[in-house]
Amino acid sequence: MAQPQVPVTVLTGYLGAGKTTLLNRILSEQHGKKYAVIVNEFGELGVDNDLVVNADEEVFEMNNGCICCTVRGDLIRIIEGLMKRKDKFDGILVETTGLADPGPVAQTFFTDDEVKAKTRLDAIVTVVDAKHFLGQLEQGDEAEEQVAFADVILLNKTDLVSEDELKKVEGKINSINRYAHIFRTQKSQIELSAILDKGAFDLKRILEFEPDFLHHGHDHDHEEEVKSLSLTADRPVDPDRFQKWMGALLQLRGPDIFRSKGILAIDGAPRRYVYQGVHMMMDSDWGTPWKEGEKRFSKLVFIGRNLDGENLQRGFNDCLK
Ligand SMILES: Nc1nc2c(ncn2[C@@H]2O[C@H](COP(=O)(O)OP(=O)(O)OP(=O)(O)O)[C@@H](O)[C@H]2O)c(=O)[nH]1
Repeated sequence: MAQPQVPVTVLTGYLGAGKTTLLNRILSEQHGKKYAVIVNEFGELGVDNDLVVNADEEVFEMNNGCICCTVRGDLIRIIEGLMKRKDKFDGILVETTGLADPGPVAQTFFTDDEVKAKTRLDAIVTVVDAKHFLGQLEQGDEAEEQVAFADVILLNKTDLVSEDELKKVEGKINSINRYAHIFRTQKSQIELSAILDKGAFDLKRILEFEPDFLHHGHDHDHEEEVKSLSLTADRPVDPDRFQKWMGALLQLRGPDIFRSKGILAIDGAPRRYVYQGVHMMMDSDWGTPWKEGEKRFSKLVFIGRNLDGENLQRGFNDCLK
């Protein structure tokens, strides 16, 4: 008897929109299902892996590059590996980087024979940052592609904008994709039945706006100037100095620093300190505890334009004890 195909949900959305928040919500819910999670980050140093909740799920990390280019082979390899295992999964969740075009990711599920036989693309779920979306459309093609490919859209961060602004963003989304179901959300809060096991991915619709979907190679452009920069430190971070430095930095450079995030080791603190920034907005919280005897170190990642590595390194060093 043929094995049923495992449903794959692709979570996409621009940098900082709320994808990891959504992923953690899915993994924390008592659904009794077993998911394999594949995350992919832009930049050489992964932080998301540490931010995904400590669930039973295994997290496979694909780093170093954009999911739609260099690591597509990785995606195929991981999925094929998963399918060979004895323990079976109820579903696979793929969280793409905020700078990925979901097209080539979706393509993988139709063009690779083994992947095609064992899995089915269930839905592309796109998280939209209500506050930053209109600006993101100016920054490159990615935000628009992510909405164009969506089967379900979470219009997230509704707490940060007015009703009028929300309507404007919804209007823009509708003009890009009039088929996707839009849910307004805060902190990516949504009924899981609205996004999982939907059977929503519609190849016919995709072929309407991208007739070459099943054939074309890699023909999209990336914003050349957008780079990622990672800093690490062995010495503990002084949280007050860090907040002050980052606050001032983002005030000044926020338009160019699309995303900043870090896992920091604070002197004497039993838990990781998780720092998150999206343009000028900052947030921080305590994360998972350090293990007994674990080497504590901090990592900080910036994604944006015109990043001045030396200056950022100097600023970060000044925050160390
Ligand atoms: N105010 C507000 N903040 C939110 C909301 N949803 C998520 N955030 C915050 O936005 C920041 C980014 O959220 P993530 O879930 O890490 O975003 P992401 O899309 O995974 O980011 P990348 O992996 O960098 O692309 C975090 O500080 C979240 O707490 C929301 O509805 N309202």
